[in-house]
Amino acid sequence: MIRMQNVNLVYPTGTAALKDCSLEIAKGEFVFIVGSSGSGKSTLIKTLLGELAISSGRIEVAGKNLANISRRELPYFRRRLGVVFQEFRLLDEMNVFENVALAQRVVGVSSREKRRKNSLAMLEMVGLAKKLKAYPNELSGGEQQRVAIARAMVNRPAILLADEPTGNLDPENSWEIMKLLQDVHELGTTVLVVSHNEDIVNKMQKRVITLHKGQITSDARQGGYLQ
Ligand SMILES: Nc1ncnc2c1ncn2[C@@H]1O[C@H](COP(=O)(O)OP(=O)(O)OP(=O)(O)O)[C@@H](O)[C@H]1O
Repeated sequence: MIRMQNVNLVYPTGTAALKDCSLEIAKGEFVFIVGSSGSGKSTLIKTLLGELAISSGRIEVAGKNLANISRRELPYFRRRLGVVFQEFRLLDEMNVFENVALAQRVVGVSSREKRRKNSLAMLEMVGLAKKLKAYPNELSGGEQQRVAIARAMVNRPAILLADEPTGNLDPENSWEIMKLLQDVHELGTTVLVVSHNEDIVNKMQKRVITLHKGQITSDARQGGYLQ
């Protein structure tokens, strides 16, 4: 589902953020990416999204060699990926339902009824069916992140990428979000989670890939938080 081969990425400033990174993630895996600040985790996620061009090497995501994707193709490719960020990134002027339904409009689901049905199903899955009309500023951080997950999943992407999804949440809400990501995984989605949360990474006992100064220094089947 995801294959990186000898990937290097050097920013225009000269910073080498990814150094000879190779990894393979199979369909349906759940993987944590860990590493200290500046180790290249966000850069790695951005390269998988096709947001950053790599300097050398090869990346394949969902059967596509990213080097061969044109600007015009990029939005179609992105439909296969859901993304969740630390800071939620909801649209403040839209309510919960509208935030999720918009993601369907953007990819061209033309039937209003279909958009409504899919959005409601996702909001039910994340436990927010009762807050459809609330605006983001009326929700707790945990609730906002749940909306963001519903939005990321409403188009049923093959892969969900989550960059520090619990970074702004207290331990209780963090665990709620991890449970949800587990549910998403159980639907058959390949899930990649960047996390700084040692407790969560250690307790989940999933595959853990560690980055250190742009290099993959460990890849453990059922790992813990190594530094
Ligand atoms: N746009 C950019 N231009 C130049 N250098 C960058 C840019 N973005 C990141 N870097 C540098 O690349 C390296 C990797 O950064 P990255 O943000 O990928 O790390 P990270 O592991 O996600 O860190 P954090 O946990 O703090 O978010 C760092 O040295 C950073 O300073």
